[in-house]
Amino acid sequence: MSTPVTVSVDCPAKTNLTLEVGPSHAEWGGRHELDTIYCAVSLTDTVTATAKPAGAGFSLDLAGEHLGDLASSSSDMRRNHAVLALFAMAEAAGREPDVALTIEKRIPVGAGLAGGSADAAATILALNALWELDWPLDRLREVAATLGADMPFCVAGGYAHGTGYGEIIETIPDDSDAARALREQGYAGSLLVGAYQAQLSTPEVYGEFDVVGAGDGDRNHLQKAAVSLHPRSGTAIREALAAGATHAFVSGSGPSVVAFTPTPAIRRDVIAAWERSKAVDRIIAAEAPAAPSVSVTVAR
Ligand SMILES: C[C@](O)(CO)[C@H](O)COP(=O)(O)OP(=O)(O)OC[C@H]1O[C@@H](n2ccc(N)nc2=O)[C@H](O)[C@@H]1O
Ligand SMILES: Nc1ncnc2c1ncn2[C@@H]1O[C@H](COP(=O)(O)OP(=O)(O)OP(=O)(O)O)[C@@H](O)[C@H]1O
Repeated sequence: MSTPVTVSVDCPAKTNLTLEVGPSHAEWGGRHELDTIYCAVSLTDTVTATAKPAGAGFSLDLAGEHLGDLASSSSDMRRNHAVLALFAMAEAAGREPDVALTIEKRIPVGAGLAGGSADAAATILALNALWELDWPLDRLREVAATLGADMPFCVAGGYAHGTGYGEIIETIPDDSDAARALREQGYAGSLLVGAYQAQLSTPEVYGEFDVVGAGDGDRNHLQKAAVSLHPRSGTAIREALAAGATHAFVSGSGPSVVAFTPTPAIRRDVIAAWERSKAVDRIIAAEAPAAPSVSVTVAR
């Protein structure tokens, strides 16, 4: 058998098709109880992990046009979610973190699309292959859950039901009645992501939720808080719905907006409305649901 030398993983962003927020729990570090339907979106970051010689340590290279606060000189590489995932996997596997990581970032940063979690999940999947661990999904999710609420979902993508603080994942298989119902309700196929230069901090949005609560009829309980901190997201939602989107909502903790567009004509109308009003800074076309993909290069 040939040894893997480089593993590349394309890992999708996530959104929440429903996000019910309950009380916060001190034993979860102040995190809130959640009941959510996660959905992975085919807007991916690519994480590449390459074996380095023993004792060489780790390195991280970031590429992409929209790196948000990751581009600033004060951004600490050792706090990057991918690097935290490398250290967590090294500890769990009893290995040294002698790995070069590169991230090609396409998922907007601090956008409610779980870009950092996707990079961590991609790193976990890459190391599982690079180190030939062959651990099952549940074991990978256990490592992911030590790092963040969204990460266990991101390891497999698709649709899933999340409870606890978001880390308890029950997959919704493609051929299940629940997945069929989501597709019939229009939560599948083409969508547009309205993205912003501005970032929202997830703890700040939960803090605002604790003050303003959920909006009447909102399937995403964080939407009202996100829109109160970033009103342009509310404008983008109204415009997408007026242009015929089946659903339009703040993604997770925002500020990004996701609009499901059932036909090419509606997609064009939503794009035209957003371009005219400048309610969003950038428009990204994607599909849902999506899943990570792993590609392995072996030594010759
Ligand atoms: C908004 C969502 O993206 C929806 O899926 C997630 O709940 C956030 O997931 P995440 O960014 O992976 O969150 P973590 O990194 O675990 O936590 C960051 C911070 O968000 C808040 N947080 C997060 C998850 C949760 N269930 N309740 C919370 O109140 C807490 O202030 C926490 O300190
Ligand atoms: N690999 C990474 N990609 C993106 N952000 C990262 C990464 N590592 C650390 N971060 C930090 O995490 C913060 C949140 O970024 P991220 O893009 O994950 O936000 P988010 O999509 O709002 O998260 P979520 O939806 O999971 O709450 C940013 O301020 C960023 O500096």
